Amino acid sequence: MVSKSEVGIILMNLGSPDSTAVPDVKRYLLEFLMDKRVIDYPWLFRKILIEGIIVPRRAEKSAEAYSSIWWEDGSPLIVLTKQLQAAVQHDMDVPVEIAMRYGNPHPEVAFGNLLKKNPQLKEVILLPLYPHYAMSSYETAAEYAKEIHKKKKYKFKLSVIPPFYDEPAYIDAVAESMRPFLQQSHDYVLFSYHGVPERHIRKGDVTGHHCMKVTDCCHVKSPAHEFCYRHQVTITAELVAAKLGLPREKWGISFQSRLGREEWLKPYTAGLLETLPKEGKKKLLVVCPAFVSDCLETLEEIAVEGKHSFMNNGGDSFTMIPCLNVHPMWVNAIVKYCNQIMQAETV
Ligand SMILES: C=CC1=C(C)c2cc3[nH]c(cc4nc(cc5[nH]c(cc1n2)c(C)c5CCC(=O)O)C(CCC(=O)O)=C4C)c(C)c3C=C
Ligand SMILES: [Fe+2]
Ligand SMILES: [Fe+2]
Repeated sequence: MVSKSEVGIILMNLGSPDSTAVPDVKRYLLEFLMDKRVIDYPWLFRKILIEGIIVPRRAEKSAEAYSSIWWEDGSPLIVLTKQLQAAVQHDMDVPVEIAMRYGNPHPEVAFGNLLKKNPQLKEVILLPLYPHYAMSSYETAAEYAKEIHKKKKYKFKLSVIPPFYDEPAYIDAVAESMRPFLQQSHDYVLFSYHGVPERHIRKGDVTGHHCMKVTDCCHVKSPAHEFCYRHQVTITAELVAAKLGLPREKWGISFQSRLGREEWLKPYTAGLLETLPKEGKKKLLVVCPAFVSDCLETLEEIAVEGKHSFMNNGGDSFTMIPCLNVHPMWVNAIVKYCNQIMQAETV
């Protein structure tokens, strides 16, 4: 048993480049895409592909995109994660730090900061800021933190909060963050999730015979669902839509940010933004519940590029609903999840 005074919390997000300068973006992309859980090809092939082709081709364009959304005090994802840290810290009497899977601050710095604040630290609660399990998001963040914890031989225990895609406090926060936007005239609500290769879904299927093999697999009960991104994002959208009373024909799911030539989860957001206006869905609301903080993929890919494409294809209005960021119900949800772990384990 540990006492509350011996606990610390780390909120772990994906990370951003240190600046919009091409060398910084290059360094970030290399770290990100050389992660074996993101590009899961054999090491030598991955190295040749990433260092020789993808990063040299992508870095400049990516740096430009980052420049277009960068804030005075840095990357939106980092700034918003810091704001979240401050809001959670305001409501909790245990120290709260942030860490990034790629770039800065590194998890070792976060662990070190908690130890500086409390050398008697007995337990760190890690919250990967991903509602859904994907090898390339939640899993890599959790496993990286565990690796560092093991390598540094820290004496404190590390407890990782599981994905919270169906937790009522998260669902309520997403629904309430959307509610004010539903007041405006709209034809359709699109839940646009970050995509992953379909192959990753099959690879992560612990049964070996369920995901994308069984008809309507996401709705057929299976132990595979604990690790299935496709199932989990489907459930989030269904629960949020039910909470908001959205009729089934008024909303849909799509997947964005595809990279490379493989088949990714479908339908692709980019394609839908071209076809929806032609189907009479001309006034669109887009929400991105896989991202808890606004970032390049929401502020640029959806709010700028996506809007441009939708309007050019006959759309009348396009609104991107902001991510949860520092929404009070989201802050409460985090406090609740951390307290649940502490109550289970502390005196
Ligand atoms: C929501 C969870 C995420 C999953 C799952 C995910 C998978 C995934 N991503 C890439 C490649 C890139 N993603 C990039 C940006 C990016 N991705 C996420 C989240 C998930 N990615 C976020 C929050 C961000 C934004 C970061 C920011 O600084 O704002 C990028 C970098 C930007 C760019 O050049 O487009 C790449 C590259 C792959 C290949 C993948 C699954 C295999
Ligand atoms: Fe990504
Ligand atoms: Fe599945």
